[in-house]
Amino acid sequence: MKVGYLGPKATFTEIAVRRVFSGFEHIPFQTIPGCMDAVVEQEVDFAVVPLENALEGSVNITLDYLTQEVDLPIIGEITLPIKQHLMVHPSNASDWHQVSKVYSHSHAIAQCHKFLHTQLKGVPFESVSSTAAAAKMVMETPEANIAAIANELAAEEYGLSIVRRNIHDFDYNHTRFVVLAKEQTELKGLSGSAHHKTTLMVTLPSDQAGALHQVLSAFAWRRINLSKIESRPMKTGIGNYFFIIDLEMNLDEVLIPGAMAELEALGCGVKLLGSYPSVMVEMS
Ligand SMILES: O=C(O)C(=O)C[C@]1(C(=O)O)C=C[C@@H](O)C=C1
Repeated sequence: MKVGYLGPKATFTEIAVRRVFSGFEHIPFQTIPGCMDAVVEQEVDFAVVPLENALEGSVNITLDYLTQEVDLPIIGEITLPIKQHLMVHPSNASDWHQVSKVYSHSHAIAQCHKFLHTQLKGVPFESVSSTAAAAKMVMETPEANIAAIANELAAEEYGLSIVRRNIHDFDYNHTRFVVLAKEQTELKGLSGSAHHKTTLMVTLPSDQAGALHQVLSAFAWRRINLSKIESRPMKTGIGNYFFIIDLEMNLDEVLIPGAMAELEALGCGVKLLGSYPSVMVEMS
């Protein structure tokens, strides 16, 4: 079985994959949409993509592609602690204060803003497709004194020297990754999990006063706990939004179907994006 992830080797996404998919073939893709398309085209059986970071919020490309471009159920969730380090080519290790540019994934740069602002003030930064892509670039360009923000595995994989550890601005830095498949499948690596979630996509009827309030009441009076509600533009006009709602429970036969039917009766569009086990894993 094959699992696709945002590559190259040694991204945080690959670490999440390693924790859950032992015995699978791990295949790197350059982009998040590329990973999802590979599941649609049955090039891989599963894809693991980042969805939300505790400091930076949602990974919009994942949410948008998942809700608007592909029809793949979420079959699992993996939460990983994120530790960001500053790394340079070993030949530049003693001059790291003079780096001319810092490269990383946009989320990683955002997680380290305070560090960059205070320790490398004025040094430009540039986002690339992943933290590991930045590390690889630094390894391939020894003549330039540039740095990457990436994880420990990337430093090992690409032979870089870590010059500052744990440069993320807040200690509690975790990212949620989702596992996608062509159809609902039970994953062995997650089957022991006691924690389950269900994710819905809800569109509101247009111009109806109190519609969001009514949507929330359908969950509230059933005592269904929500862990996240997020609005994203429908890309059809200013002010047109849909909602992604995470419920802290497994899809049952009564409560969630009842809430979904109530929302439909209110004129909402409702789509089940997945009902899945959720696990928290460690960095190593
Ligand atoms: O670039 C990586 O290493 C990734 O796996 C992507 C990603 C993200 O999209 O947020 C994952 C975890 C970290 O929050 C930083 C980057």
